Amino acid sequence: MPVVKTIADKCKACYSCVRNCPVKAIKVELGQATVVEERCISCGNCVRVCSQNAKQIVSYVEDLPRFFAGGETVALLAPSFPASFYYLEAEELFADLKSLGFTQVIEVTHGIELTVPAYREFLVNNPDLAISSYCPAIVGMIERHFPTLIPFLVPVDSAVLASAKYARWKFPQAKIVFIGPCIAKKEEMTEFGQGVLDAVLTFKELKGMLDSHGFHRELDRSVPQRPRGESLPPLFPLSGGLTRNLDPDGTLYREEDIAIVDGKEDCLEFLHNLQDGLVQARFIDILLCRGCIDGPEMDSPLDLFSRKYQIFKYAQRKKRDEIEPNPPLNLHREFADKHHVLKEPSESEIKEILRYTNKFKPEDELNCGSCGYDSCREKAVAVYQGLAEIDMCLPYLIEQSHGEIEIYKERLRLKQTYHENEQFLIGISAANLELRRLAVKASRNDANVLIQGESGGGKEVFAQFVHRLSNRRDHPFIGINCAALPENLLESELFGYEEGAFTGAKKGGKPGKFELAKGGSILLDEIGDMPLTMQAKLLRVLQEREFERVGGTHTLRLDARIIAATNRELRRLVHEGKFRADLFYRLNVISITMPPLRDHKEDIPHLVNHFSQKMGLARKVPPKIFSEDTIGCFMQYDWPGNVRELENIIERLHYTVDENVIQPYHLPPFLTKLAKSDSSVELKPLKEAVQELEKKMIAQALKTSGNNRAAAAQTLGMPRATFYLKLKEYGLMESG
Ligand SMILES: Nc1ncnc2c1ncn2[C@@H]1O[C@H](COP(=O)(O)OP(=O)(O)OP(=O)(O)O)[C@@H](O)[C@H]1O
Repeated sequence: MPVVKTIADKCKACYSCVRNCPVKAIKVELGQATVVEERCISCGNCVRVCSQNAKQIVSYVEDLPRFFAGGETVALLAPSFPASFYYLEAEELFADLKSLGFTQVIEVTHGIELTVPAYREFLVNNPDLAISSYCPAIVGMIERHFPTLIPFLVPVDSAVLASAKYARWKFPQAKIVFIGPCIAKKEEMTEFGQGVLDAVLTFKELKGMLDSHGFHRELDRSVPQRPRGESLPPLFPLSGGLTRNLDPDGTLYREEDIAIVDGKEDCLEFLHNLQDGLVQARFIDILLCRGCIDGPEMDSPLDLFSRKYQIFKYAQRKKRDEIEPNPPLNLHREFADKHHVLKEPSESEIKEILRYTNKFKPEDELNCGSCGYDSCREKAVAVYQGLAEIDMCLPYLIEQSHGEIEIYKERLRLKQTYHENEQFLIGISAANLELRRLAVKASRNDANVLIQGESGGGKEVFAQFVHRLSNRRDHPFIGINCAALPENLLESELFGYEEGAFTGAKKGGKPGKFELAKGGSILLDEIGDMPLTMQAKLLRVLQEREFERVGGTHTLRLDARIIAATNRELRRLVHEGKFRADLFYRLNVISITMPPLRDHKEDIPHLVNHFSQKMGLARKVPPKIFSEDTIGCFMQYDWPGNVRELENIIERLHYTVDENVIQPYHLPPFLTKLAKSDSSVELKPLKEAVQELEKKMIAQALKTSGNNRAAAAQTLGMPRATFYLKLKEYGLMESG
């Protein structure tokens, strides 16, 4: 059973547990961070940092009334208790424990006295390297993450286990309960304490019990004034305390042979170095917290120094524990290799995962740590290993929602609400950013907009974007394709008609698009294909902002923003007499030119990701990942059908490819041909090929240097004299 559990739905995916877990034993799935038991060392850091209390530790509190009712119950009190119960005298705490129901209180200092001789004996016989094994989180860390160091762990029980064995020997029928600041002791109990320990309570849990019995509720727990000038004897629950107990006179080791290590970052770095043979020390006194007085469940408002002081103060007046001579205890223990190997991704797999969150170049890797991992690469590895979700990336999510943010900002300005299913301009190119800027500008007024650009380039997307940004957004956006309908039909579609207006006219008539778009926007698509007579009628409507239904006499007001779009060059059509100049000027108040995709290819990877995710959502399958080489093929192609063509390809690949990663060999030949033609070269005599290349490079150097021969020669790293000779040889004198 895991010591730490996640309470579903309390987790708000802030990733602070991921960030603070020293061994990356947190898995994020569907936005919930849970503990991975095989990797967890029960250090309790995730419990400590979770502001939502979504991490819960296993508790034995409910077992205690049963223990108390059943007979003898021994409390084993961790030596750090004076730093947590600083507001009580030790005897007061012991008395309260007895009032609660404990029949005996044994301090774990007993276990220290018991284990120190066994430790010393081991150290004398193993002088090369020994790692202290008192801290259960460190034992867990070495067993699970540094298995090569297992042979160096001192195979002697911890002070808690030793005192539990002692208590069991003295009170064979009793229930034995350890009380301390440590969560990992709960794990130690199940792994090493079977049969000797019955429960582990934390100081925090004990305080809860005491409070619920009304013992300490009224006590002042504010920080006490610290008296000064005491002499400070060494003690165990402090960092380095073990060493001072084991070797007070320096008879076992020289000072430089001992490494005292504490705190999760230092421990991790140290163990890595030790594993890599970079450390010279012979005895390692190591604790995952900064001393046990820093344990996750200390529940003490005192700073570390003040906690230390409380320990020293108690140590000065505490008498040595009276231990029965030679208790028959076996304090030996064995450690096991619990290393759970996770598969490592290859370099190209890491790159593919990075690309998914728009990290195409090293500069794109911000290493901001918002996902809980120190670097984007570490996070990519975690994604590969199933520990992290691919979109746990704040900069990526911000980028994704760029369009939405602009809308929100605009909405905030206009105090308007948000519409679902809005479509945005995807892309980060300068061209795309400019389009967004223009859309925001256009949305702030009602002027007519003319959007020109090649087919499939996003004219309608832009028109919708403007509409949704504008304060007409709560009214309809109506589009009509002016090229798709014959003239008379187009007229009745736009203006509507009255009953009996023409043969086949519907009973009761029909409203036209101008009416339907009331309060909203109307997109006149393919306006360049509108017949001239229809253009005249439209012009009247735009000028007078009024119209009548076909066959009607009643005048209606035009209350719609007009957006026109075309893939034809309207100015040329005006010259050719195919489009009315006056209508052109009426429409062309705000003029937008959508760039063809070949002119903003840097948006391709973003569009690919967007369409792949859109497809994944629509099909309820994971989105496909497009390999770097595949994106490379997309970048080489000129996309005559623009974004629509790209979207169609992505859609087709989603349906036709079973693999998760789309590779170039999945692509249709017209996309791979170009890539191939770049890498395969025409075979010809080498000398000739070299000369060709030389000539090309010289011509280019001249061009980029503005025909400055000296600069061009320098760029190519060629002596000037040789450069002149080459100019002559290749007939480039006149251009130089
Ligand atoms: N910047 C973009 N972001 C997201 N999707 C886009 C973008 N540009 C185009 N698309 C998508 O490409 C397809 C074609 O876009 P759209 O219909 O707006 O092009 P168009 O220029 O109006 O084409 P046509 O001239 O043929 O009417 C649509 O499916 C649209 O969703």
